[in-house]
Amino acid sequence: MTDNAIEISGLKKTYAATGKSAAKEALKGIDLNIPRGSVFGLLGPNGAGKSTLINILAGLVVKSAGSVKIWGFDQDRNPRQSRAAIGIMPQEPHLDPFFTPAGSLDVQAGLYGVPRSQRRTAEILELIGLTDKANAYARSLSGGMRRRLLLGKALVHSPQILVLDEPTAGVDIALRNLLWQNVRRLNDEGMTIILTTHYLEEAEEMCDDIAIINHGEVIIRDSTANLLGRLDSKTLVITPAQDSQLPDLPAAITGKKHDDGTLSFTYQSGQTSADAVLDLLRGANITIQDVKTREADLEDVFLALTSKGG
Ligand SMILES: Nc1ncnc2c1ncn2[C@@H]1O[C@H](COP(=O)(O)OP(=O)(O)OP(=O)(O)O)[C@@H](O)[C@H]1O
Repeated sequence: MTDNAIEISGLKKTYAATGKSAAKEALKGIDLNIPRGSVFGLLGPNGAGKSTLINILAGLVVKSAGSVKIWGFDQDRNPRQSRAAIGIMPQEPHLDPFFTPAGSLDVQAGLYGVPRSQRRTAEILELIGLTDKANAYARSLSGGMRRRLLLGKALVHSPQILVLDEPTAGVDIALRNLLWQNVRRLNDEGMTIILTTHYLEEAEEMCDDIAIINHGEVIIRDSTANLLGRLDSKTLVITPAQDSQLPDLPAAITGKKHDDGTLSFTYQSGQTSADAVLDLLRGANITIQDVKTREADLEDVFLALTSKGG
């Protein structure tokens, strides 16, 4: 018996070429273990491969190579058991407009072979705050209610693992809070939670462990606490008085010249300082018209991590 909810090894996915586009290697050999009982964050910029990974876990995309074990069950050898162990809340609400929330949950439970006597429709409706909408048509539900229904659908077969794909993209604060309350409660009850998000702050708040994926590879996987220590980076954005190139930079500073002519410099605050960056610029005879600081965003973090070899 393993302590991991998910064990992924050597996972590759290449989407075949189509008429217009070349073949795309979306996952380049992912090795990743996700511990049971954790809230695990899967982060990465657009196109990094997160949805591909999640869709493989969900059985919606067929992998090209590698192995995936879900709750100890190999996806190829034990497809039924591995599928039963995981529930997925997808990004986009694709709901049948003719079903009511109660009806949708019932159909979903049927798809997973949950016997009628074991269905938890009322309990799930309560959890997602849709008890009073149980018999309303899905087309009359607000966007937020549809999202909640998607969460409910992911839970009908009582999976050990719940995957949330960008659950808070474009949702309001009230729904975000409700979703996180639900997630915390489910995790307290023992469910392993995997979520993808673009928001570092959200990952910081919710996740015990984080993996960052970029260009189809895991570039770092660590506890949130360790990672945030590493990501303690700051960025100075300089507007030079004249068009200027990046000066030579020490390893501790990552620089980028932007299309608008500004130069940005990202560094770990423990390793160097704004003063050191300004000294470098003066040394390179760059006259500074304006300086701004900003919190590092995910892109800076990737730059900093990848340029150091991650
Ligand atoms: N069905 C497909 N056919 C061809 N290429 C695809 C397909 N789905 C995804 N890709 C490509 O694979 C790469 C990874 O995409 P994926 O959707 O997994 O990334 P992502 O990290 O989930 O991004 P996002 O945050 O935008 O959802 C991208 O280059 C994307 O264009």
